[in-house]
Amino acid sequence: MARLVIVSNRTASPRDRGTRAGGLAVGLREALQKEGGLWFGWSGELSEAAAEPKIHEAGNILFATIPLTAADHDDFYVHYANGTLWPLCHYRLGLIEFSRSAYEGYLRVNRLFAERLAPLLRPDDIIWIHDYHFIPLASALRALGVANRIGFFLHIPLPAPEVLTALPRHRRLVADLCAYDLVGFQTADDLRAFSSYLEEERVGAMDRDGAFQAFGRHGMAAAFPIGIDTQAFVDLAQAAVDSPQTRRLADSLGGRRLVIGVDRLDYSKGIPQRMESFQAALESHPEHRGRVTYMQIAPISRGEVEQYRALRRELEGWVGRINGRFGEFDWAPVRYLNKAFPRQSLAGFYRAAAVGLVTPLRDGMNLVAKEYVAAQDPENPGVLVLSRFAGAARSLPQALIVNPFDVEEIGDAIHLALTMPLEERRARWAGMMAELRTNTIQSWCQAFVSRLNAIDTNRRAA
Ligand SMILES: O=P(O)(O)OC[C@H]1O[C@H](O[C@H]2O[C@H](CO)[C@@H](O)[C@H](O)[C@H]2O)[C@H](O)[C@@H](O)[C@@H]1O
Ligand SMILES: O=c1ccn([C@@H]2O[C@H](COP(=O)(O)OP(=O)(O)O)[C@@H](O)[C@H]2O)c(=O)[nH]1
Repeated sequence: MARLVIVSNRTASPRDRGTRAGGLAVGLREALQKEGGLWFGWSGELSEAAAEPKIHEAGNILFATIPLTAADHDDFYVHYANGTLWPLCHYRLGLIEFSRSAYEGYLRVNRLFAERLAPLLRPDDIIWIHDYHFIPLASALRALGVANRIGFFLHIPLPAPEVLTALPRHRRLVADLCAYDLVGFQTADDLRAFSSYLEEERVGAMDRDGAFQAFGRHGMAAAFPIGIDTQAFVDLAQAAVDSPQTRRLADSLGGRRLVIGVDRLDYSKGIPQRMESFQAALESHPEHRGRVTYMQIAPISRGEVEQYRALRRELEGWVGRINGRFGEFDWAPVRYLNKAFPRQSLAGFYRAAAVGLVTPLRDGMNLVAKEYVAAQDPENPGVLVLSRFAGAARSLPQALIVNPFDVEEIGDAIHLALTMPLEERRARWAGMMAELRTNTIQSWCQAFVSRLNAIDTNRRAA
């Protein structure tokens, strides 16, 4: 069987000092663990000069990681990937920065990755590249003569053409996307945005089966919504029921009900709006005062980017205001934690929570939503409040779906969730759980790889 080679900026190598909370690394580790293969990425380290890959094995995964120089990391990761592409793809045009030097750094790091990866490749390897950091990587590999099948998966949304075309040099970026044999998106909305771009910009077309021809190339595109290792998460949550940490949490709540949010500290996640909506719930439903605690876990993310630092300051203000206004000597309405927890701990926390609040302003998928559902007690499940703008909302319509910009609506949804009858909670949960059992991380990986395998590579040129 052909070897699977995965490329992503963030890896989940046990030696990756940069490993942090994030759905991509979590998902890929779970996908690769079973089949094995090579995982190529950034080591999480900064070095004086470019270096050869460091190779080590963990389980049946062979990790090859390279460091980046401070200048490359700055241009590629801080400025272009996270200062330009991230806000663009999350519909935040006002936050976009664009500089030619950052863009050139982005292309330079993609060429560096291609040069370091190419010597490790075997002719029959299947290469699967992940996320917005590496859109130009297939073009860079092809320029070095790599003829393998190459697929790409975008973990974040692809915005509608009106937004995408605001990016300077958007055509070059989309042309690079079209250099892949297979392009995967999280949802049908993202796929539609891709097809609309090709048509509206008159650079190509996609048919109903996802076959596209554009920029002189043929390829395939499809939606592959990412899932979780559902059974593993169910087991984790069951094991956590009686863990000392879960018991400590329960004791600390003193019989109060728990509302939980778990997100990287990112402006796409809608955390300030969520804080405001919790305040709205306490304002309009005074019966919850003193009886409900909202715990927001928000590990620091991308602290090098100014917008993220500004968000941190904003949230500290929200927590202070709500606790100052509604707190009692024996109750703080909001618990706010800027640290990452291992998933064993999260599983127990989710299960202890009557409400899971997942209200991003935009999100490719959002695995936390799926983990919250998988962690619930089937006899007495909690309620998921979910943003309509998370990719997860497409597959979990039984959640309480909200507009994340409407703080009153979220406040009412929190109240509804806290007062929902058991029968309704069970019915909604069962519907979501059936979906999570059908579409898992394993089926996602298998669906993408088998689709990539089935592509006729003789038809690449249009
Ligand atoms: O690597 P970081 O800069 O620390 O950021 C963490 C990851 O965030 C993003 O995750 C996305 O992938 C998830 C899994 O498909 C998806 O559920 C979520 O909606 C996305 O935001 C980012 O896309 C990854 O590249 C980062 O590693
Ligand atoms: O303290 C934390 C916070 C988050 N996560 C994990 O990070 C992932 C977040 O993925 P999601 O798709 O929700 O969002 P992303 O951060 O990738 O945008 C989930 O698997 C969480 O369990 C974690 O392990 N510890």
